Amino acid sequence: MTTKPERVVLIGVAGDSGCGKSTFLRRLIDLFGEEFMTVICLDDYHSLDRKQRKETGITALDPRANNFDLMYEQIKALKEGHEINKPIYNHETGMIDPPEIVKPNHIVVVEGLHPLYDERVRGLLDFSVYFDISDEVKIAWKIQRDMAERGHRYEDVLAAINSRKPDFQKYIEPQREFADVVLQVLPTNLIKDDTERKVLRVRMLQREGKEGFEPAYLFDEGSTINWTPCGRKLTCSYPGMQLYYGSDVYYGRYVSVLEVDGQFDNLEEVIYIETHLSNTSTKYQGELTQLLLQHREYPGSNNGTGFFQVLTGLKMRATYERLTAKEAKLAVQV
Ligand SMILES: Nc1ncnc2c1ncn2[C@@H]1O[C@H](COP(=O)(O)OP(=O)(O)OP(=O)(O)O)[C@@H](O)[C@H]1O
Ligand SMILES: O=C(CO)[C@H](O)[C@H](O)COP(=O)(O)O
Repeated sequence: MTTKPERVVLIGVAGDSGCGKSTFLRRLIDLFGEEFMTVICLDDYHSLDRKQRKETGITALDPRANNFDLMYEQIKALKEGHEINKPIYNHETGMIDPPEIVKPNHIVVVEGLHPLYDERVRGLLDFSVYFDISDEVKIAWKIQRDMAERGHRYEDVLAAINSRKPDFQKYIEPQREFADVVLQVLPTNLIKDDTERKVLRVRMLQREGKEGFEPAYLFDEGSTINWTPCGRKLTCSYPGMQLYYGSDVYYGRYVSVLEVDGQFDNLEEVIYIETHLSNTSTKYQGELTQLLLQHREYPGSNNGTGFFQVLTGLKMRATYERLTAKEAKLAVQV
């Protein structure tokens, strides 16, 4: 960490394992810089180690396997500018290692299975995102990663996903109600009965009415737009690309919805889409495209997952700048 922060801004990143959280965190580093940002993985608050979970039949997704009191106390302390002695969950051994000291930083990101589960922790967050990956896509990603990179068998990957499902639905998924942004990743509507899951339909649900958060919109705020951008300015091969903007009610609250279905053939041309969006929280026109281009190798850079991850990051940066400016103003007034 560089200098002691006047105001720690706390960001929550929620979702199941293998849903793209690490990729998103790498994109956040582009916006905040490594020095300015500290990531706390909430797996470190598992209170039952792997052996204990196996013996009791309690999964890591179950709140009984996690110490929410300690999570709350330590995240609150960090937000108040104090260092903490954070436990470490060791994924290699499945055991809980001796704790480590974590100092407060300008941005503290709490990521993992439960950042929005406990209402006390939730209340501390300044901005949050939930990664909502549909079963079809989750299975395709997990199978691709675990088979290619970890040598697992197809049946084992599927069995692992299915065994987590009841607790996922009980304890993880309900948190999406509380997120400021929900990124939904769904099968495409552009290919009938698609089973490949290469082309994706991605929706960014942005909470309305949160102080300081101005949802991005396409063309005209408050309207409903279906846009096919393919043509002279955007190259689209089969099956093309479709954008949507409109409003919806999500868990009883208004949200602005942006949707991208399809994939970009030429990443440089994303600027064409960017120029038709407003409230992107960019510092100059083309910044969103530039950020995407910076890591074209990241998974999802050529479709709505990468595009909306960058846009969500920009919203987090805007939150940081707003909160720290307010703090600086207060300091001057005192
Ligand atoms: N947008 C995407 N498009 C295609 N595949 C993706 C995308 N995002 C993630 N994946 C796949 O899922 C894998 C996991 O992604 P990532 O490591 O970002 O997720 P995670 O939520 O941090 O997972 P974990 O908690 O298990 O570490 C990637 O290696 C990749 O195979
Ligand atoms: O859902 C998870 C979050 O990453 C893990 O499954 C959980 O943390 C348990 O880890 P492990 O399987 O290494 O014991």
